[in-house]
Amino acid sequence: MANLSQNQNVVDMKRARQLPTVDSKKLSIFLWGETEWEARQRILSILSNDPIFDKSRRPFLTRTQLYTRGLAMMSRIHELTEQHQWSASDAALAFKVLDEPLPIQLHMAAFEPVLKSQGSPELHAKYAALVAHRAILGCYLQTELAHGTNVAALETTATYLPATREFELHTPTPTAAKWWIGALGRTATHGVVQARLVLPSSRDAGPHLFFVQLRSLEDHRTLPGITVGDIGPKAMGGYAAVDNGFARFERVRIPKEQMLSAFAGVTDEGEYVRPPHAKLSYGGVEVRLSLALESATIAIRYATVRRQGTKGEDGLEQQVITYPSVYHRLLPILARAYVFILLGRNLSTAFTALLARLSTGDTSLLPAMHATTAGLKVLASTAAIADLETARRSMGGHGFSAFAGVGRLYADYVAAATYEGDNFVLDAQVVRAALKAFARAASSTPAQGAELAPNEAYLRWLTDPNPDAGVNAGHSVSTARWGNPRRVVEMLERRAACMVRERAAHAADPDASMDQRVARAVTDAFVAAQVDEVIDGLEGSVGGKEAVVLRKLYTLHLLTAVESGLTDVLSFGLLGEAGAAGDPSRGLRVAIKRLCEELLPEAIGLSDGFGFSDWELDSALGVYDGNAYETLYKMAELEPLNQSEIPDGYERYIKPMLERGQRLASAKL
Ligand SMILES: Cc1cc2nc3c(=O)[nH]c(=O)nc-3n(C[C@H](O)[C@H](O)[C@H](O)COP(=O)(O)OP(=O)(O)OC[C@H]3O[C@@H](n4cnc5c(N)ncnc54)[C@H](O)[C@@H]3O)c2cc1C
Repeated sequence: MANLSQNQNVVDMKRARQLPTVDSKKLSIFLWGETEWEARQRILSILSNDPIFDKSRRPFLTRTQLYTRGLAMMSRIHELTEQHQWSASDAALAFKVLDEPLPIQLHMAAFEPVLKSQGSPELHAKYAALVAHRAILGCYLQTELAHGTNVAALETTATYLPATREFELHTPTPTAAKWWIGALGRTATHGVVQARLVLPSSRDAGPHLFFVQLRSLEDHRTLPGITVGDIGPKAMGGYAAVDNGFARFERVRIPKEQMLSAFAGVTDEGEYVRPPHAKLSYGGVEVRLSLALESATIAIRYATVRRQGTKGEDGLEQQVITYPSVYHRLLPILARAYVFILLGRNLSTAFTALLARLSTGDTSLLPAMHATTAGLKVLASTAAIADLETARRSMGGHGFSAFAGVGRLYADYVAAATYEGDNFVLDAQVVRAALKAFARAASSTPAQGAELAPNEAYLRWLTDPNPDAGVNAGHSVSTARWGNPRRVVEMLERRAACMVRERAAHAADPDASMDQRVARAVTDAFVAAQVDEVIDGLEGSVGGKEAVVLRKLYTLHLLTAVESGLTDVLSFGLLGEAGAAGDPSRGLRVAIKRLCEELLPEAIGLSDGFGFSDWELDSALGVYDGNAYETLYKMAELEPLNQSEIPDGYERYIKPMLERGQRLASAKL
């Protein structure tokens, strides 16, 4: 193969690295924080130099091989944790840096947090250390064959037997089989099972959580009365290394202590003990939070993976990044990725504050956290899924190669729209919370002002005593507003306020897509307010040229958020009417175009700011030095079909077909 190291790709990339005014290292520290950034580098160098984490053979492995490779990696990270005395957050960071769906993630993201937040002190005392050290491996068994979203309709039962102080877990019908459970198929030794609590009085107290051993710790065989299996391959080959499984229980007895009873329980005699706050039984906050962080990480990867070229005016082929139709697609993705990282960090801080309050019995922050995380999960996963596919298509044909690295990310990530709450179902929860806040805001006088949580702050536009600043005052503002992020944030907040008011007015008969649009508007407004704060703080947080460029990048995010909500912005007259001046939204689109033009020379610096190594990206097209074609050749050489010149099927299929054809054509070459 010709030496391509001095090819135009490499030259272009070197040149592109001279254009940005931003210092990518400074951006990395701004995005991740100095402590996490340094920990990332330390862990990255260990993982990327360990053959267990080699990625070169990954595209050619069967599902079973991918599963076994996944087990090897999770076991190795556990060994490394002990060897390097990693903290729990270092170990979690190692899995984040590795960024492959693995069975252990269900232990970390679902099993462990649910046990921690809902297990009794006695259960903790017995199992916390075993769980923390992975002496037992867990999964979370909620979904059944016939029910996922409608948890209240789950069929698995846990009947309390006072005589022996036990629960009897049972799968009463074929459709009650647990299904989709990550790590259940072949890995987990234990699980937390959602089952209907049936009391001796025959009262059905609805779904509750129970801690159950599934497999022997001696030989890993399934325990008596339990039938377990893997549910098979997933769409597009995604999640291959995770053994999503099914399970049936045939009158399996567990001790009374294994009910997760921090907030609900039964007395020895079988009386139900009520939770002090129904929402405390909700165990999904932490799971959903990690998902928002994951979405941000994914969004970053595809934004970084894009290099191609065709002919331009200078005699050389034009770099496709210079086509407006390409950078108008990619720069907003870059902006969203920057926003999602900061949102993830803000959410972590808010979640820590929530846990501190919960530990004192104060549940006041819980409803706002629930609504916020639901909205952000929908926004981040919907945007990331769409952006992954946009990034893949922007790379043309090579984007369809597995070696581009984006198809695999898409296949693994697309299910995020469904798990941890189907996005459409979560939309309805966001709307419900918004309507409650609206009712409170509407019933307070302007003088009193309603007490609004940060995620409801947009509703202040409904009661603003200044009529020029009311919800419908948008048209009085000139199009110069698009250069001022604060005015754009106001626009997004007004849109949310108008839409919630409209939704309340049609409470009994909302239109076809209203809940999706309202939920999006509400979450956009919440995100916009956070972005506004970040922009305000840029001088202090990063300063210099980086602050100037990031202000533009975050403003681009705000403008594209308005653009994607234009139907409603225009419907509510927030941009005024179309008149002699023509399309009232033209100013917005021109502003997006100008910002993209200004940001284009910074694109490589901004994507370098994510700080991903070639090992992490594992993309022929996204290599740091731009040497895409040579890397693509090298990866193609590993293809198993290329290992023998004559394919296995030649004698049996190709040769007879050619000979038959020659006979029929009465000709021989
Ligand atoms: C990769 C993956 C991993 C998973 N891991 C686990 C796991 O470890 N443990 C576990 O317990 N489960 C797991 N699940 C299951 C997952 O939680 C459910 O698939 C999810 O909750 C959606 O439920 P469902 O599949 O029953 O969809 P359904 O509820 O049947 O949804 C079907 C359609 O109906 C719509 N719909 C349903 N109800 C409503 C409603 N009330 N309002 C409006 N629209 C509605 C939905 O929007 C969707 O379009 C996993 C799923 C996947 C894909």
